Amino acid sequence: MDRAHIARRLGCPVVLVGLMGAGKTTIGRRLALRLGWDFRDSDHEVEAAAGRSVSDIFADFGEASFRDGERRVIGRLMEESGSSVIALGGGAFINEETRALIRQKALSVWLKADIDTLMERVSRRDTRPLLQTEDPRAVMEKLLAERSPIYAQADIHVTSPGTPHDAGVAAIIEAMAARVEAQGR
Ligand SMILES: Nc1ncnc2c1ncn2[C@@H]1O[C@H](COP(=O)(O)OP(=O)(O)OP(=O)(O)O)[C@@H](O)[C@H]1O
Ligand SMILES: O=C(O)C1=C[C@@H](O)[C@@H](O)[C@H](O)C1
Ligand SMILES: [Mg+2]
Repeated sequence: MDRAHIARRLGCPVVLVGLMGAGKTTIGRRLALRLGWDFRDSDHEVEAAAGRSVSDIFADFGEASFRDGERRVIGRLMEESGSSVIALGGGAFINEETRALIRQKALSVWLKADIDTLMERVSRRDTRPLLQTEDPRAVMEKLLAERSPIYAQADIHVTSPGTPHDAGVAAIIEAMAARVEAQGR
């Protein structure tokens, strides 16, 4: 089945979930390019709406305010988005209301990676407020343990490989094709 066929037949947005550093933004952008679809990122949408960075929203208004903005932005994206790839912030799928909406309106993909890979990737930037602590690895281990059973509710699970990025994109397209075939479309 070719990409154009899969893209036409799926008929709903693809939403990427998973921990910080899983590659949702990076892989999501490339996946959208390959499918010829729009790309949206919930972190970027919240930043645009607030006129400040995720770090500044946490610092100025607190995490609860960020979570509220995130929930509202995703509600809007789910209304607007036809054929699009949407990368979520790492904590967005944990919200029950958001999760129910995504499960109803989109194909969700859990991008998985092991703790060493995640740590290596997130250590390159200091833009993630939850990791600005003495022991970011302990925070990530805790989040991985707490959140994995929830991310596991996503429709498709894809291990986000080391390199190249395109292997991650190909794995998602393959999983999308399997889903389209299973739907008999
Ligand atoms: N194979 C790969 N797949 C995905 N990302 C990779 C890969 N190799 C390296 N990276 C790098 O990992 C970093 C983190 O990726 P990215 O920002 O896409 O994660 P994220 O899941 O969107 O995280 P967050 O939840 O914080 O938004 C980026 O710098 C990206 O280039
Ligand atoms: O995993 C999380 O809770 C977060 C992930 C990032 O994408 C941002 O949404 C923010 O830094 C919080
Ligand atoms: Mg991201």
